[in-house]
Amino acid sequence: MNGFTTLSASNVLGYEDAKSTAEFLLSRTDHRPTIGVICGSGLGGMVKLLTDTDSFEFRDIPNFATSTVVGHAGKLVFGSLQDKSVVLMQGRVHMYEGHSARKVAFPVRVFKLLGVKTLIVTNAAGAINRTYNVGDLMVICDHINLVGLAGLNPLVGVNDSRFGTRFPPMSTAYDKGLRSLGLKLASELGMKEFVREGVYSFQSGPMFETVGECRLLNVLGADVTGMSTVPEVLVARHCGIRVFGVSLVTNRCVMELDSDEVPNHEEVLMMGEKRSADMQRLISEFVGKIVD
Ligand SMILES: O=P(O)(O)O[C@H]1O[C@H](CO)[C@@H](O)[C@H]1O
Ligand SMILES: Nc1nc2[nH]cnc2c(=O)[nH]1
Repeated sequence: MNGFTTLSASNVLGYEDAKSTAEFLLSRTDHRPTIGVICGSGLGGMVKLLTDTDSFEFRDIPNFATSTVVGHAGKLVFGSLQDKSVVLMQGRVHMYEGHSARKVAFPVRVFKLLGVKTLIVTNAAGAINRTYNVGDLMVICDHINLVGLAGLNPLVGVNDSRFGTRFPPMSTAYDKGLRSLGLKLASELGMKEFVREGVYSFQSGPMFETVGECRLLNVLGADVTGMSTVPEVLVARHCGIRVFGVSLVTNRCVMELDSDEVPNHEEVLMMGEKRSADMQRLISEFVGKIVD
């Protein structure tokens, strides 16, 4: 099944599949995580924060897709962080790799059945907002789901009420309390100058945007743009998991024709490396302060 499967064929990877994957994992680790973390491009170094780890390759986990993108190790790691039990995806899969939205977001349904109550999503993104700088971190307060508005989203298909309601609201997708906590911590950690709050726009990729597309996203109110995160957030909210999201601005989107700036994945990974220490500090402190 690819990312552009028709609506009628999209009922695979349901509750029973998520349950059997969760049982597979729970029988192989003693961790019982209440916090899930998904690491974006170049941000998988966060795994170093965990102690007492149990690690699984995506390819060895039933029903998981394998990551094919450089900068996404493709490992699911259970461990302890700030005395809390955490499950972390070191890398993710994307729709542009040929997967349905449902397949991309499937790990979040597994998280739910593992007992996860809070999901932290991170990503690398390009800046649409002209006041943003490369290296900024952006706490996500909202998203624009260009892919999903047209019907390509993981909630399409028969609704399973064991996960959630048929018509979940998304106006509160990014938890207000968690956003406040993240911004407060950023201030306390001396990161105020480069931490923003803004809107993430999602399109399928794998192309970086044209000049016209970037201008359009600007008019629509997007602050940054990327090719991930939103399918995972939709599934998390549908099944009642709270979400905190952070984008790392790895490049400025090109808004002038014939500009010399050309976005590329190498630059994205390099910036991930450069800001990894700050991202790790913020997420680590954040995990320490989460109350279930
Ligand atoms: O969103 P993450 O996985 O962080 O990765 C972002 O970086 C890649 C492009 O360089 C794309 O996959 C885009 O979505
Ligand atoms: N779509 C998109 N994804 C990104 N990921 C990192 N940078 C970018 C970007 O400029 N555009």
